[in-house]
Amino acid sequence: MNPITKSHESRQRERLATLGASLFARGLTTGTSGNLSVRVSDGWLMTPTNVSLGALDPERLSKLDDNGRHVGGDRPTKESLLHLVLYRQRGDAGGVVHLHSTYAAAVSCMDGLDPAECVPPLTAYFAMRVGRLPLVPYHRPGDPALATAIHDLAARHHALLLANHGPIVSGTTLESAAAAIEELEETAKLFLLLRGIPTRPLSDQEVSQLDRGR
Ligand SMILES: O=C(O)[C@@H](O)C(=O)COP(=O)(O)O
Ligand SMILES: [Zn+2]
Repeated sequence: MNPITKSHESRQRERLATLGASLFARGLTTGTSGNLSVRVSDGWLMTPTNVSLGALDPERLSKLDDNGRHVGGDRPTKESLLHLVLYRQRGDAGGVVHLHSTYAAAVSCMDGLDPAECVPPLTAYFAMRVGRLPLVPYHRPGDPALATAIHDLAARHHALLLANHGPIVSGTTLESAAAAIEELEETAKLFLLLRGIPTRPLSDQEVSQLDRGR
């Protein structure tokens, strides 16, 4: 590996570990739940399975090559296929974040959600950062069928809510994926706070006038 590639990969390793520590410190992930990945020049770095995102060792992150084969570091997250589908379906994706953040996970367990838009566009920032949020039918974590289930949706949405599980979001960078999943969590909290209170989400026209930066 040439030194430029190596220093880029080293920076990506640091960014992944720093983000994990920040998410953990703020209670957005607990125990060993959640997983992160970032694109590097010759593949991806992913969090290993069964580790706390609060204590990631940059040197032990899992490395997958361009074909999705595990080529270095500890055994990758059981959701590696899910991450790979997001990267393959979204050509501009540079990072993916999956969490069991409390409010989004709570919404993912609710009955009677609209599967095409399970959290309405309550605020402009949600509409800009997250967009329309579909609900993916329940599959056990790590089940390859989950990757199949998101395949078509991922081409149209960078943020998905996995039923009875939690959100997964891709972004052009790791940091933009994190910003979007944090906004999703805050809006899931609003959605639950507003239950039973007459609420006016943004109209389609209001949403269409917004900038959709990722
Ligand atoms: O919910 C699960 O089991 C996974 O989706 C998860 O969040 C943690 O699994 P690993 O990344 O394999 O530790
Ligand atoms: Zn999970």
